[in-house]
Amino acid sequence: MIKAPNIILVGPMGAGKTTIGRLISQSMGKAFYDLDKVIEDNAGADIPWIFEREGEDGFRRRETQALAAIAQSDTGDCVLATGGGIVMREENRDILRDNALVVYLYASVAQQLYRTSKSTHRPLLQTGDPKATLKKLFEVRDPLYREVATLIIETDARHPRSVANKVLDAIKRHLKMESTVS
Ligand SMILES: Nc1ncnc2c1ncn2[C@@H]1O[C@H](COP(=O)(O)OP(=O)(O)OP(=O)(O)O)[C@@H](O)[C@H]1O
Ligand SMILES: O=C(O)C1=C[C@@H](O)[C@@H](O)[C@H](O)C1
Ligand SMILES: [Mg+2]
Repeated sequence: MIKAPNIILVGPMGAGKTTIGRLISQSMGKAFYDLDKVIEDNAGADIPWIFEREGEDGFRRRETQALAAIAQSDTGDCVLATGGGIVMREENRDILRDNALVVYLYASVAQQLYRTSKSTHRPLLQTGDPKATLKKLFEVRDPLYREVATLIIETDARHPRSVANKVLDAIKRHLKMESTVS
């Protein structure tokens, strides 16, 4: 097993945070959490229901609570996949930077659109023009993902297993480099 701090995956909808997070948690022998799922379990309701009843603000409050509870209480033995909007609050960006090795899974807008097209579980994409929405979100969020990221991994045109291996290699290299400078 690789020794490492908590690994937190960030990136846009469809980048593969849930898919890749699960794969790397298995390889690292760490527990896996999906923040969207944790929020749903805590609320006893799904994300579309939370957006409908409490608005995006209500969802964001729940998201910050869930992030803080996991990132600040867990002792380096989990992989956490976040939702695409986790970087919108400054408070969240501080928690991410201070408590984890953060991996930004990069995907182009075209890939985001393709990978999210089969699901209706993302309320922000239930619009007439999901491509324009993804583009607008990406313009705002890409610099914020970069701001919190320890590592940036490109996911376009790569099979999930190959992305997971790339993430694992990058984490190993990073931790090795850190141990030689400290
Ligand atoms: N590298 C990849 N190549 C091809 N398909 C992928 C890849 N990564 C993920 N997928 C597929 O894309 C879809 C979305 O992936 P996933 O749910 O893991 O994204 P996410 O980043 O967790 O999105 P969200 O922010 O909405 O939770 C899934 O159907 C998944 O199988
Ligand atoms: O990009 C976003 O803002 C979101 C992404 C999803 O993972 C969910 O967290 C929710 O649908 C909001
Ligand atoms: Mg996800």
